[in-house]
Amino acid sequence: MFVDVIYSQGTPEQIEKFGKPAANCNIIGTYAQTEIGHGTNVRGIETRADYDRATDEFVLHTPNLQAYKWWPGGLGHTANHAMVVAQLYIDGKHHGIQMFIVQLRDLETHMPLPGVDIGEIGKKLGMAGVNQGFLGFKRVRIPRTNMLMRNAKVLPGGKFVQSPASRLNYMTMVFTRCLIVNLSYDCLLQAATISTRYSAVRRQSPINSSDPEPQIIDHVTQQQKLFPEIANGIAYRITGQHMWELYELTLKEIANGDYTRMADMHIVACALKVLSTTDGSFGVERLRLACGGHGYLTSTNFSTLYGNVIAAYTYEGENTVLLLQIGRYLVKTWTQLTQGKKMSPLAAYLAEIYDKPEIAAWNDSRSYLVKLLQFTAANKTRLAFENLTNRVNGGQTLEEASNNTGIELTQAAELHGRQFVASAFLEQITVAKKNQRSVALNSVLENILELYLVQTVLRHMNDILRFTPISDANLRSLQNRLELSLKKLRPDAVAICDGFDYHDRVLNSTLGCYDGNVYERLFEAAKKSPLNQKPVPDSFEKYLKPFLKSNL
Ligand SMILES: Cc1cc2nc3c(=O)[nH]c(=O)nc-3n(C[C@H](O)[C@H](O)[C@H](O)COP(=O)(O)OP(=O)(O)OC[C@H]3O[C@@H](n4cnc5c(N)ncnc54)[C@H](O)[C@@H]3O)c2cc1C
Repeated sequence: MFVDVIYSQGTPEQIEKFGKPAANCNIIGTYAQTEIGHGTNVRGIETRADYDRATDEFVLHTPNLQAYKWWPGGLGHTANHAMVVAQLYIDGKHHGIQMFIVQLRDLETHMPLPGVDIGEIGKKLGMAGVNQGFLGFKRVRIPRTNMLMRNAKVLPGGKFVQSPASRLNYMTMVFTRCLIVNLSYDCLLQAATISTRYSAVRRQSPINSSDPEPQIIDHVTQQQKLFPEIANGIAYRITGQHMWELYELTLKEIANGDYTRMADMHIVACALKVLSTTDGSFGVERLRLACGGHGYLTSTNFSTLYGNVIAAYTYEGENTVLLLQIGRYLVKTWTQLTQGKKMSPLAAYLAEIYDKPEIAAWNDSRSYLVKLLQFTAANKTRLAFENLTNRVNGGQTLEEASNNTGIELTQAAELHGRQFVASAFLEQITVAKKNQRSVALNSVLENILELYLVQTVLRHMNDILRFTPISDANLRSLQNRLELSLKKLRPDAVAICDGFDYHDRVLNSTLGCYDGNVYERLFEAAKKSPLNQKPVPDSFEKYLKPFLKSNL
């Protein structure tokens, strides 16, 4: 974030002075926006940057405890610079939120500079290696030229120049959210590799009582825990690649002065960030549970993976807050439909359903499953639009009505994301990149696509049933398709995970190594425990023996 923000919002001089040394790791920066008191509501942050005309400097100050920066990664011990987000004041007049490059530590001794109060925020659920920090300023002075000034500017003497195109700032956020999608599917696919490999090694409970114990991967319910997560991970990986292509296209168009795709790109990045981190988090947990008791050991590495992916649920836009943004975009889009306006490509399905509000009769194609999701997303959007409009007509402000319609807005938003992933995944597997792959690989991927679509539709069946005339026969056919796709995936499952090509060093898991020697590794890891280094632990003489003899 530190490097990206300088490159995207800094002047050429700032890129030279701070961006290049940061990219080269000669200085280490962190992005310090969140405070103890405010995260989502960035406008509420309280750190101040007051311009001092006499010295042509900004004075950074933390007015109270809740204005302390809290959470920036690497801030506790590692970073020597920060991109500090603060409220700008010139002559007591407020000029919104701006970003300031602040040196925090001496480059030789690493001591905090005068007026900089810095430390680490304490142990977290995961991300043990990232020293998240706190940061307070006591009237710390920085040159005026340390404010990022590609857009808004403060001139010598204190004249404030408004940003001509603040919407450009969006693209840094979009970029970071796209990166998070990569992180999420990576965690999910690593967990899937560990759990699938273990399930091929572990034997438990004969299926016919006279038979030997099968690999647990042969229990259908075990397949139902593993394979949908493999499918989810691959869906996010492939849809994520498509999202990056859209991102490159958007940047090219912006460079030519065309901003039309930017809003859509923003919504796609938000939706994929939310869905991939949500599914990633719950997927890693399901995969951990699929390893039974051994999955509870930290030596399996599930806790690290979970800690990494669940963190991204909250940072870079908390997921509910992002869903609400998408929901409001959908309602605005629906309003435009009622006014006969043209839709952007990513909202074209809403226009189709608005114009023709009946769904075609059931058929067994995969594209019909995508249509079911689109039809449900569109109708959820319609309901949110109607209820929000009724509330406004009943006298509520738009903001109150939005808050009161929040549940429906987030549900519509989630389904909008689901239909995007489903239709992009279908397109990428069956059309766009099909000729670049072997027939054998396409056949494996088509089965993964089938599993992904069937399970997504089944998981949203409660919503789908509300708007579509699905019969019991249709539901039975879906159940058959689910079971068939699991069965087809079974012989390929381990090879698919091997194909993700995670080195044993990366997986770092007693259960997930390529050689499958899980029991040996579990034992080896247990023997390394500090509690196993002496035959009689010190605690025996100190606590246990006195307790045993205490005659309570
Ligand atoms: C691991 C990790 C790393 C981080 N790294 C950084 C970093 O490097 N730099 C940095 O500046 N920050 C960082 N953060 C902070 C992160 O960006 C914030 O935690 C995040 O923006 C959420 O803000 P919050 O914690 O204040 O939660 P809050 O905003 O207080 O949210 C709490 C609850 O209130 C709800 N809520 C809040 N506002 C609304 C609303 N408008 N409508 C409906 N519901 C709402 C949320 O959905 C949530 O359920 C990090 C956080 C974590 C966990």
